[in-house]
This record gives sequence, C-alpha cells and structure tokens, in this order.
Amino acid sequence: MLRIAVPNKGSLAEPAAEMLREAGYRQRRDSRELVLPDADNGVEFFFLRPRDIAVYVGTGTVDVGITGRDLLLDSESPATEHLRLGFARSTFRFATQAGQMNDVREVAGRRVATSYPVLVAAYLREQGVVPSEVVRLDGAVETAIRLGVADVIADVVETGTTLRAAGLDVFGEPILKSEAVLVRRAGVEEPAGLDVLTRRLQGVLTAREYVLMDYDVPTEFVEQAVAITPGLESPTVSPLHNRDWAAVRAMVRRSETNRVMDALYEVGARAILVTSIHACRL
Ligand SMILES: Nc1ncnc2c1ncn2[C@@H]1O[C@H](COP(=O)(O)OP(=O)(O)OP(=O)(O)O)[C@@H](O)[C@H]1O
Ligand SMILES: O=P(O)(O)OC[C@H]1O[C@H](OP(=O)(O)OP(=O)(O)O)[C@H](O)[C@@H]1O
Ligand SMILES: [Mg+2]
Repeated sequence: MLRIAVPNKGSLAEPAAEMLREAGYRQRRDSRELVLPDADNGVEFFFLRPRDIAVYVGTGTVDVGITGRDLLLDSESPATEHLRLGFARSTFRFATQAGQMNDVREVAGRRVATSYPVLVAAYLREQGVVPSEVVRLDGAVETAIRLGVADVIADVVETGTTLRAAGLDVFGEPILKSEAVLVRRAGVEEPAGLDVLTRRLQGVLTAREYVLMDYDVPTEFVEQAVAITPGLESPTVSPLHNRDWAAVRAMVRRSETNRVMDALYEVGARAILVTSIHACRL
C-alpha cells in the first residue's frame, strides 16, 4: 500500500482532496478522519498538517505527500519534489511599510518576521545580507510591523490583498515561486505504486490544462489548419461524407482556445467545437 500524506487544513487541503478525487481516489467525508484506506486503489491516506508533511516523507514514515514548495524548503527535510501540482500558486516576498525599502540589501541589520525562518535565513545568506534577527511567527505575519516586533516581513503573497490591507508593499526580487507539489523521500528508490499515482495526477493536470477541439475544414486547407492545432502527437484527420471536407480533432491548451478558434476560422474551418477532457492518460 502506498502511504500518501494529504494536508488536513489550510489553503492546500481542499484543492488537494479535489485533485485526488478527480484522480479516482476515495476522499474523506468528515474532516476529523485522520487515516483513510483506499484498498481498491492500493493506497492509504494520512491527513497531516501541511508543514509536517515533508518531515514525515523525509523520515520514510509515509511514502509521498502533498505540500507547498515553500514548506518543503523550510523543513530542511530530506524530501524532494516529484511532481508539480499546479494549485496554491504564490510568491514568497519581502515587504515593509509602503515606500520604505527598495532592495534586499536594506534588510541588513533589521528584524525580519516570518513563518518560514529557514527559507528566509538561507536566502539572506545567499545574498550576503545579515539581518539583526529573524523572528519566527505562526501566521498573521503582516501585523508584526505595526506591533513593533519587526521592521520587515517575508511572507506568502497571492493577490496582495493582505499586504495592502496592512499598508505594506513588497520590495526586492521574489524569494521564491511556490505551488503545491508531490514530494517523496530523497535518495531512495521510488516506492512501489508511485508510478500509478503519478500517471493519475498527470492525467488530472492534462485534463485541466487542455481541451479537445473538433472542426471541419475544406481538404485543401487541412495542412494550414493542422499547423494551428498540431495536438500533442499529431491530430486525427478523418474524411467526411462530402469528400471536399475533412474533420479534425486535436488537443489544445485551454488558455489558447479562443485565439486558436479565431485562427482556424480564418483559414476556413467551420463547426469548431470545444469539449472539456474529463480524464486522460497520455
Ligand atoms: N493565499 C494563498 N494563496 C496560495 N497559496 C497559499 C496562500 N496562503 C498559503 N498558501 C500556501 O499554503 C501553504 C501553507 O499552508 P498552511 O496550511 O500552513 O497555511 P495556510 O494555508 O496559510 O493555512 P492557515 O493559515 O489556516 O494555517 C504554503 O505552501 C503556502 O504557499
Ligand atoms: O496575497 P493574498 O491573496 O492576500 O494571500 C496571502 C495571504 O494568505 C495567507 O494568509 P492566511 O489567510 O492563511 O493567514 P495567516 O497569515 O494567518 O496564515 C498568507 O500567509 C498571506 O498572508
Ligand atoms: Mg496562513
């Protein structure tokens, strides 16, 4: 049985459960359940705090886990990124009172509050900047400056709403770009069953990222049309009853759907249909 750690709370919990559900696994109905066997799929889920997941994976107590890249790096655990999962995207940044600082070098001699002290200390070391102190807080880091605990904060930024509400502005380069990742123990062989989990999750990622596009096009323009929709390997081209026309089917990036439809229409394609992909194995 592959033992999989899943975040029990916080921003990662719901999207992680949703992704596993889409990949065909059982998910818990009650948020108080801590362990959930899924014998039909040969896996067992352990619901753990997101910050602890890399630690469990690093010691080998569980085989793999879903956590954030920022949490993985801050844990210093011997766990490694196996697959990017594309949700809970954020940047990790320095911020201070609006208009006060422009460069990471200004952090020298200042107090920095963060929930990610290892990550911040490592970054400052790399930049050759020595702060006076790195203050570790559990959350609500944005308030630390107003309360006089720190001069600068380093925190997760998604929309920037929380920073703005606290009258703070980011400065310097982003310390890190984070997203949810599947992690496994570093330096050991892949656990049995991880290949199946990986293919299933990749299937969900592809189904989310691509759509299926069908259209009819006069045979004389097929080459021009398939150049616009080359698909992943090669598009399917089928004859129509009217021999002057062909039907084409290809996968297209969801984000490019309308641009591609416009381009196809221009070369003479008609009856252009877009369908969501429910599941796939590439
Ligand atoms: N607003 C956000 N947008 C995207 N990702 C976020 C956001 N807030 C936190 N994360 C990500 O979630 C992970 C942290 O999860 P964790 O559960 O510890 O904190 P949280 O989501 O802030 O939950 P809580 O504050 O309720 O404890 C990190 O990988 C972080 O990058
Ligand atoms: O850029 P935004 O879209 O505003 O999102 C970023 C905020 O979201 C998270 O906070 P959360 O609500 O989890 O509170 P916390 O600080 O107590 O963890 C994170 O720690 C930031 O504060
Ligand atoms: Mg939080």
